[in-house]
Amino acid sequence: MFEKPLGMRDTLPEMYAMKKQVRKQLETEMSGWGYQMIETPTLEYYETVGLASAILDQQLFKLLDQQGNTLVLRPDMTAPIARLVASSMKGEAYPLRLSYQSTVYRAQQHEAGKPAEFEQLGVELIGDGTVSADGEVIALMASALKRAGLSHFKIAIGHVGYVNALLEDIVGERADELRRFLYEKNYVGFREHVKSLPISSIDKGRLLGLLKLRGGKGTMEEAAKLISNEEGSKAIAELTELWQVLENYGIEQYVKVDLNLVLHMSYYTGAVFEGYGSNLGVPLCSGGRYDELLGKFERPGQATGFGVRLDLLVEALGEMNTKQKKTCIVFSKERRAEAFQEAASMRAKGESVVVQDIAGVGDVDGMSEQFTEVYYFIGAKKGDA
Ligand SMILES: N[C@@H](Cc1c[nH]c[nH+]1)C(=O)O
Repeated sequence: MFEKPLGMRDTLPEMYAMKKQVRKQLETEMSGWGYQMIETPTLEYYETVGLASAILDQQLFKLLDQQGNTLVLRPDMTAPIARLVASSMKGEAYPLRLSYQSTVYRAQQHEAGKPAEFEQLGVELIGDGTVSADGEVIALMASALKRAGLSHFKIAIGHVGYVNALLEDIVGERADELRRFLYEKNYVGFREHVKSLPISSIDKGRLLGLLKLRGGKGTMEEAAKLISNEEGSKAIAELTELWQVLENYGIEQYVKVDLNLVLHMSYYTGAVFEGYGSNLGVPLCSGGRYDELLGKFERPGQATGFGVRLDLLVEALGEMNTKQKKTCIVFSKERRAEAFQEAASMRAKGESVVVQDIAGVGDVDGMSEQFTEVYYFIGAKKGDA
């Protein structure tokens, strides 16, 4: 009857409590690694941040301001942070380590149960082009997931430079179509498309070989067999070093290489990654290197970062024990002052206490069921309850 716009969700008390608990763990981990929280506005100009976000135009919520400018609801935090670093934080030296906890908006075309508004927590490491920086954000992401209580997860690591080098070497400008199949994880479609291409059977074999480039450290050697140009070799060297960095962090057991990985944001330029919980088919966090984005805001800088979807992480964690003791003091006006005093002293000890005038309740039994403990301050004198 009272429907919400497509993709909009309410958060009920239990979910709110779970989100709060998980958010706190993620924030604590990110600040433990020296990342500083920032906030940016919900609305940005379409012409600058909107376009830089590099997401499909139809996924943007657009509106007009009083001056006739087109605004967007931010579809992610990476482009707003690039704008911020290039303007208000212009004077601060690179590398910068920033973190955020914000709602982002992505319009949905159909009712597919996907939210159009969701909370992301993440970090951006800006002004550092080293593989150590890629390793740092991946290791931080793994630590944050662990701290939130997720014990079984995998992080798939790919490289945009490798995929581009291979596809463009073989099909040139038509690489986009193949990239789209990879982005959609439609490997059957990819295979069919490759078969239909007017290219040599050796090249078809190389393209199909890409689909097999998944696994551990050895994947990089297999990858080197398919492409030998400069861009491809550079990507493989970076991934090899990245694997070593992750070994140094001692987290290689959480990581696998997946050279089919193509993410939804088109600003990525290097190593990219996605994290999965064991019981969820969709990635609950992702990120990667974007070395060109800051240049669009006239403060060039190499950068990498990630975002965790709070709703999906909470889902992956499943049932959580967020049940708090819930106390209610029911009073009648004769003992009102006493009830208030008792509530104040319990609250001072950290308890959460509801005080309820008995005259305001129709169904006393129904109300009491909502609480773990109910005290009655009713009747003329103390001790009557
Ligand atoms: N902003 C990206 C995640 C990311 C942060 N930094 C780099 N990538 C997203 O919403 O998917």
